[in-house]
Amino acid sequence: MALELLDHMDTAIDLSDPSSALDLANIRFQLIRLEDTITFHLIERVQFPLNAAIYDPDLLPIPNSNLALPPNLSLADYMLSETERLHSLVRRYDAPDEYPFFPQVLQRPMMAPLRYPKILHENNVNVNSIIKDKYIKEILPEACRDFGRTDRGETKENYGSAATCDIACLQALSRRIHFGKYVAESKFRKETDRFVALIKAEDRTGIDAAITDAKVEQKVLERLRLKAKTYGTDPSTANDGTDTGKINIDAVVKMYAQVVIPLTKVVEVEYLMQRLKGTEWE
Ligand SMILES: O=C(O)C(=O)C[C@]1(C(=O)O)C=C[C@@H](O)C=C1
Repeated sequence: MALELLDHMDTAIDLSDPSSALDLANIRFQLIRLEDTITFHLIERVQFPLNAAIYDPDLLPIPNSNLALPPNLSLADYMLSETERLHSLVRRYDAPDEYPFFPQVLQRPMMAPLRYPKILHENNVNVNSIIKDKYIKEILPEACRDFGRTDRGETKENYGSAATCDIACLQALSRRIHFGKYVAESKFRKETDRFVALIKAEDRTGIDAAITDAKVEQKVLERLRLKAKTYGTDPSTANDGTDTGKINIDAVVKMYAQVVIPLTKVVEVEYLMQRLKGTEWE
């Protein structure tokens, strides 16, 4: 099991077992399960206003004493980096499916290391800075828009509560998107000759086409719409016409169509670009 202390004990995929971790059906099951996690976390986040100040150290500077980071941090970055520092102590970032947003603050775990078998090829793909940027600039404004959740100059800001929800959203998005590495490894093993030729030719467009399955993507988006509608509706008022929903359904679908799926594909392509290093095919 990838991470004992946190919340994904119910996953079907076993990252310590190569045949489970590289079975595309298992990987897709995991991706589907993460849709629930991401949708629920975003529902929690949009209870609060956008609170743009928590992402801007000029508007709300947080004094920071960690020398690995700039002296003034946004509240969101401060909380995320401190959370990662704490979680690193209990081995979160030893797990092969966990990627930090602030690798420079990680500490040596205080527990003995767990031995994960090496399933993925050596690589340094980490798109968390892009995920965070798109989350703040695209996903959140869209999810909070038209939802009575834009900033209203209230005194009751809920800055800390909103930033706590952001951490949960960002970590789930990161985990989902970096699962692309397992998808890519699985596809590489299935069609090795085809991928070796594309990688050698540095044909990123060709690799992107080879890993794309338009029908699966369509299904993902349809399922997301259904989940956002279902999870965002209070079952006790679902049929009396008063329920306005807890989340902007289009924003959830758009998040997947414009950010989650495209970035998963970037991870797949960039992972494959490094796949031949140190192998017989290099
Ligand atoms: O399921 C796959 O085969 C994936 O590569 C994952 C994914 C996705 O992000 O959902 C990405 C690319 C494919 O076109 C289909 C779906």
